[in-house]
Amino acid sequence: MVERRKPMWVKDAIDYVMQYKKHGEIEIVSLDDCDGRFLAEPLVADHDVPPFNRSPYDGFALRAVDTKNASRDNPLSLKVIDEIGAGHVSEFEVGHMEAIRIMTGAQIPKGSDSVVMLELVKEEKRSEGTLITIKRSLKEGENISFQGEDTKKGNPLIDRGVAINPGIKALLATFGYSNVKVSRRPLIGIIATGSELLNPDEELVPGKIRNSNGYMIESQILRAGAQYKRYASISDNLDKLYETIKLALDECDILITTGGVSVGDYDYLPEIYRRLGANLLFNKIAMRPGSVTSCAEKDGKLLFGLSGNPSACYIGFELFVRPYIRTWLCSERPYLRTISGTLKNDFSKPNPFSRFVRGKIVYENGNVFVEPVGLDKSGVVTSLAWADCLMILPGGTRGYMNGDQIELLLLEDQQGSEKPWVEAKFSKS
Ligand SMILES: Nc1nc2c(c(=O)[nH]1)N[C@H]1C(S)=C(S)[C@@H](COP(=O)(O)OP(=O)(O)OC[C@H]3O[C@@H](n4cnc5c(N)ncnc54)[C@H](O)[C@@H]3O)O[C@H]1N2
Ligand code: MOO
Repeated sequence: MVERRKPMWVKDAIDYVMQYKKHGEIEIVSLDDCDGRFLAEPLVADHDVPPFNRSPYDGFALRAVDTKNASRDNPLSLKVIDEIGAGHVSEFEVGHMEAIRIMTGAQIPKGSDSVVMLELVKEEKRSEGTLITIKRSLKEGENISFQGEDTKKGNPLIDRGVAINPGIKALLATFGYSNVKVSRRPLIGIIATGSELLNPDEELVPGKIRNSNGYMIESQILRAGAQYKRYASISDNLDKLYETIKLALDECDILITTGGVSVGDYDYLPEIYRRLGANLLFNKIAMRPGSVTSCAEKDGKLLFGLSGNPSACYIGFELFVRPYIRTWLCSERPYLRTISGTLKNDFSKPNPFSRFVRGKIVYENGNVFVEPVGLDKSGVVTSLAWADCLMILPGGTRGYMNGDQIELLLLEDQQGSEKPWVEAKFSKS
């Protein structure tokens, strides 16, 4: 008699996983290698930006007070006493009726308090020196980028646990980080199981398919911010699988298997959890696809048993493994973010369990719509390539119609959410 498993709510399963959450150690990487890594400490401005008053234009630095009466009818002439480009500082102080030719980015010279743009003055080179003529007055502070106007020394800028994007990399460079403290990425072992699996470079033969899950999970791991170690796929052989899992558990921080978690004759994962003496957290979840997603804990390390069915495997990773990884990386927003969208087609299947349907977001006149992509079966692989969200159809509902508002989990969003999606909230009344 095959065991009957009691399904657990998605949110409860996430909580079980998160009981074992930990933060990774800190490691130091060079600025060159920090893209996509997660900051291990907050980024605080250690000096004002810009660090000095500077000119935002090519022009002339002068004293606003001297231009008080300048107008079209009363042009004013100033003597140019120096010229400076960005990176240079003038030794001169701008005095009464004087100006310094200044290029964008150069430090505002002493004595001056405003800048007039090159295009607005007439320049005349004479034997006694260069003169400029201005036909308008300037205000004190006009056309100056002030020290600290971007940010002041001591301002907190980025929290710990945020992924380094191009803007953050610019800040790291601004504040002189040639090395950056980041969270060590967890090493995740991947074992694909099943006697039907071929490598991508092998010819198809009857009864066999190529292992797509292994590669898909690797890509999901990288997108989540972790690193992986690939173990050879294992045919349905209990002893060999057990030995490989034991080895991978020694070598890695987290382990993911795909396939062999259901109740079939060759589904060995339940037996392996028993042999390992692992603590089973769950082996059935009230969701589709991915109801067979399992998780066990051994000596503080988590073993995620994802389904062999590609869509179920993919969704199991995004809902349970991703937040665990992101928390390891100290993210305060480890969960997939949701937005609301309007369903574009009828989806008439009843949902005894919460259903996560692969969807594509479409924007029309500034509104968010979503359409299901591909076949809604857990064994399909093609829809995963087209999906950019998972439409959440909460359990206990009778199907959804074109025009219904639903919640969407964003798959490609880097920002994330502090809290997981909560099932009860979205039950359709
Ligand atoms: N009697 C029952 N049968 C099944 C149940 C059940 O409750 N009672 N659950 C079904 C559900 S739901 C799912 S999901 C699958 C899960 O099965 P497993 O996770 O044990 O996976 P396998 O049986 O090994 O494989 C399922 C399917 O996926 C293909 N596969 C496996 N690995 C890969 C891979 N690396 N790349 C691509 N495709 C892969 C495999 O060939 C099978 O077609 O069980 C149902 N059965
Ligand atoms: O775990 Mo199965 O994919 O729910 O369909």
